[in-house]
Amino acid sequence: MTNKILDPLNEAQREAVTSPSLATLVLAGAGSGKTRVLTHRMAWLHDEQGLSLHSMLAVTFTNKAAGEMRQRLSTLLAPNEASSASSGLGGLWVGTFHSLSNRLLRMHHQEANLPSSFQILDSDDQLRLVKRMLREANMDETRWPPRMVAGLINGWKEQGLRARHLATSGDHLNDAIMPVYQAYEDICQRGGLVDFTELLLRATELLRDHDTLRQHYQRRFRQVLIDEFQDTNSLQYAWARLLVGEDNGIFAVGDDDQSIYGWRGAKIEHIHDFARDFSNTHLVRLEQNYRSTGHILDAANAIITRNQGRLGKTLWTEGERGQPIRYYLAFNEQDEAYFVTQQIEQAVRDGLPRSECAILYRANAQSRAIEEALIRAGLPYRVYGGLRFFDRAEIRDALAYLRLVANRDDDAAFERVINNPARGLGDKSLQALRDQARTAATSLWQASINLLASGAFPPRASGGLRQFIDLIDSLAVDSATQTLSDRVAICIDRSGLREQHKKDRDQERAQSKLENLDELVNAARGFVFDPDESPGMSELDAFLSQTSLDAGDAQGEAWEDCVQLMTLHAAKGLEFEMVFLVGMEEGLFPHQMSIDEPGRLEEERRLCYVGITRAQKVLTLTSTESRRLHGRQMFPMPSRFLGELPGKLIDEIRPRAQQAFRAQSGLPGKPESTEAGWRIGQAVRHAKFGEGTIIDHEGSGANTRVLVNFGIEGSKWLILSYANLVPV
Ligand SMILES: Nc1ncnc2c1ncn2[C@@H]1O[C@H](COP(=O)(O)OP(=O)(O)OP(=O)(O)O)[C@@H](O)[C@H]1O
Ligand SMILES: [Mg+2]
Repeated sequence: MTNKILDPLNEAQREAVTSPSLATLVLAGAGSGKTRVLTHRMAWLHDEQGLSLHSMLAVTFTNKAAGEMRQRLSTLLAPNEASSASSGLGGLWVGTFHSLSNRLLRMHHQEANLPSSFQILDSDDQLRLVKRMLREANMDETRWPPRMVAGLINGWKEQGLRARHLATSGDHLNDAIMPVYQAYEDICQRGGLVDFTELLLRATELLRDHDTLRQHYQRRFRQVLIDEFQDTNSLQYAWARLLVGEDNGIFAVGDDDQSIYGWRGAKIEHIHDFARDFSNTHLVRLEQNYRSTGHILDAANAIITRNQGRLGKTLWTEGERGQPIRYYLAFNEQDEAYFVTQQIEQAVRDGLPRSECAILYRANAQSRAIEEALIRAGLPYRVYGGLRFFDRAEIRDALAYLRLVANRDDDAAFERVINNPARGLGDKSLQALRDQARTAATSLWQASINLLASGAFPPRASGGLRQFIDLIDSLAVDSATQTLSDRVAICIDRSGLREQHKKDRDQERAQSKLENLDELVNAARGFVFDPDESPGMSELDAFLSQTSLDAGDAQGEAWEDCVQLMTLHAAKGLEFEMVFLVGMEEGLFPHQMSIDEPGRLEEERRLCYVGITRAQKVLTLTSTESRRLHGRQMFPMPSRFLGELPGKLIDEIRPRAQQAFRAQSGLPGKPESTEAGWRIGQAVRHAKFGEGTIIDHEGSGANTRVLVNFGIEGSKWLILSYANLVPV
């Protein structure tokens, strides 16, 4: 008899899926089927062990991965179950630590001491509030950079420390920030505001401090399953331990070589803690890779073996060797983008879906040049992470109005839009509002009402303030015939945001902002409200909380046939047939900040390993000789990671594309060869630099120079009469 769940697995994977132990840890390299095993484990527990989906909780790293896991699970489950459970999969909880925490807190907001419509603050909102707290404490922003202060606060929260737990330590910095932390906590509590780390901390405290509640969930969730376990931070680990308790199952899968969030508090050590904290841990290792070709796998192994202190594993594949890794050295970032675009166009012509092409980069700012080239080529693309849809200023403005509608005490939203568009409320009036709010220990909204009532506000500002209050109140009138998207559209119009952008003199910018606002209305139209998933929330609350959680990953739309652009960090867990790792340059990747610190350099190397192992069939690496980034011109060296790849794995792409680029970009054409007959594209050997290819020339007579691309050695201008080049 065929078994849908166990047949498509190898021996070791099957051992993991059917592990009889209460605690199982699967430790395995990229593409070895960890996520597959985790999903099959759930199906197996359900079909073979009779465990209800209601009794499982699975943690993924992104919301998108959660969606994919649901999808896969519904095709795996016995047909009758899948059809009856197709929507919502019968009470199964799958999500990120953040979204699951959000869900818990919504259901038990009273126990968690939160209002039912608490709002989630993203990092920008958090920064705004921190700035305000610093101002109120008369602390200078140049001495106390708000970003650093917010980082400290998040760090404390990650260790489970509230302001009241902190004692003066004699450390100047800590002691100065402690009161700011306290003030920040107070204002968040007053306004029902919860930042990202707070979601985790509150949920952890909720489980820790409420015995009945904890016992209830421990009885309910017989099995807790965690993907990407290597990147859990201490708070998330504590959260999971509370839920698992003494006699529930925990099943975690991870790869120490893919731990890339150390800078955000993730701890590889939890892999070691696991066996200590959960007795009789069954450890399973998987070594067969099913994702990538032999060449790609060899490259990944060659990179990661350079790291010290690994748990150690080597991946192998039965699959084909595939093409060598391709490397292209570009003139500059435009040439790089043009080259990548051209390669993708070719592949798409040959039948590859666009969504199987991914361009991965280290820094968000790199995407701009690539986006431009893709637009020029008419290739649809989607950017994940970075300037995410819900992060764009115009979208966040509109959402801030909606947040105030949902919760008047949301000070972060209030500050964002009170004078946006301008209503004659300058800094002075705002300061008066803040002072009033602080003295009366109320929200800015309540302070506004008080000030208007007392008549103490200057008349001009009063007018603007009154108008604002009336506007929000009127937007809050929820007529039964209005859909969510109507409400969003009305809010964008009446707030004056649409008008404000229309007036923008920069037409292109105005156009794109207006389009984005329309897209927000679309997003609201496509929003599916499931009261089971969003206990106690109105449709608007649920929409707002999804937009803030989604800001962490994609753009809230379905995975269409678009070229995929994302940072290396965002690519974790994903796979594509064709992958480009662009900007393989010292200072960019590895990042400048990590070059001098061995620990951080190793994290960059793991990031490189993550990038390489996203590729199934074709992997291309690129770097540039000159790059403009953050307003500066740089002449970077090729990344050391390129040098760590065995030469035999690499195929350097000859610079035909560069000539095409010149032709296309309208640069003046040059003769194909120098007076002495050296041709562009010709292969040559140099005594010191080895073999290379001529990619440009200039000058004449005794001054003739050629630009030779020596691959990993970089490109060099050489004077022909001295260089002693030999044709090969
Ligand atoms: N036994 C198997 N037979 C065929 N294909 C498999 C098998 N196991 C895994 N795969 C396929 O290999 C690919 C990688 O699997 P999966 O994404 O689960 O790996 P992973 O270990 O989670 O990788 P990562 O570390 O990148 O998250 C997927 O396309 C999966 O369907
Ligand atoms: Mg995975």
